[in-house]
Amino acid sequence: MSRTPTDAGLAVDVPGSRGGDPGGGARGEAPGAELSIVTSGLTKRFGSGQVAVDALDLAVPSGSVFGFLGPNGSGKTTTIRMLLGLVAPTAGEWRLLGAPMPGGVGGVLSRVGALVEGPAFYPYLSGEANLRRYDAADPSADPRTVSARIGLALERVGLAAAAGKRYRAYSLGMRQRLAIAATLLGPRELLILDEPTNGLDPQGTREVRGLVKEIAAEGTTVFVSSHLLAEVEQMCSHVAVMRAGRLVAQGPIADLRASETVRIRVETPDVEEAAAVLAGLGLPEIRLGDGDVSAALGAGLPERVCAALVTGGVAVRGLAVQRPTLEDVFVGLTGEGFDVDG
Ligand SMILES: Nc1ncnc2c1ncn2[C@@H]1O[C@H](COP(=O)(O)OP(=O)(O)OP(=O)(O)O)[C@@H](O)[C@H]1O
Repeated sequence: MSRTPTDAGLAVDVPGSRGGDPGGGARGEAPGAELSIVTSGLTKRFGSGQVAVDALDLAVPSGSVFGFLGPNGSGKTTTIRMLLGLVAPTAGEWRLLGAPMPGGVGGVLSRVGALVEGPAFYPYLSGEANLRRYDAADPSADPRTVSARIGLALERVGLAAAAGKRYRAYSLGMRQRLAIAATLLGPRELLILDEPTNGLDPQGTREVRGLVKEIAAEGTTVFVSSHLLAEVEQMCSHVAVMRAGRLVAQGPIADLRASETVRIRVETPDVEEAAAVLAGLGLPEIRLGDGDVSAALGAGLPERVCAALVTGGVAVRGLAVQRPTLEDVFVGLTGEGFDVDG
């Protein structure tokens, strides 16, 4: 991990991705780890003068489920469109699957599945018939293998049994799974999904989340954008956070979490006494609340704290170890909350 200054002058952990060796391993990853996506100084300034993406250095390790997180308007879609060659960057370089882009696009795009704007499906056709039409529109697809490829894609997204059902009878989750199946009509090493759970109900969201995990478990690197912190936390191994076009932090979620302190919280009517016991154990950052006390646990053992409280005659109504959430990490990094609605 390298320390990179942010807008606010804070130093945050960013795995190495600056210039130099865009095809090589990222600092903070296992030595020799490959990068499926790497960008260096990627920038997009629109004609209006708006800088949608500002000098972005991304490093997406192969095999990761990489959450690209940021509020609405923070530059996620513009980044994805640049990665796929749908919009030209104003500055910067990038590689997909090791190939420098946009020159290498021809050799690489067949190994990359992407869901940016959802494909328009015909409501009166079945899921399978829709995929057939979709595949026919792809000049690189082999029509001789179409049935097998569609069968495999439908199976992968769990729609094999509903293949003959009309699209209009699909639930929201099934529709999104079909859109993902359309990205899986060939073997993909990298899947890029722009807000795949947008507009889905909780059931559909769960379905897509489960599907992303399954696809990743089969060895495909998944780069998925989202404006929902909790969703990224549940689905991803790595995360990059965008705010107003700039990268705020990136790295393995576990490493980001480890940068925040685990705390222990005691619910008790004996607040002062409990605080004294925690201080006696050498726990720092003691905070007294109304009916509770908390402290940084560090490497301390919760069972020791519990025993000391009881021995000290403190009436313990509840004891909880508070592990930092991703949100805690971002509050710690940026000094502000993450507004999920942008
Ligand atoms: N074609 C365009 N012309 C001018 N400005 C644009 C254009 N496309 C995007 N923008 C602006 O660039 C910024 C980033 O937009 P972008 O769509 O990349 O963000 P996002 O993080 O994907 O947001 P959302 O979650 O809402 O899709 C926004 O301020 C947006 O208004």
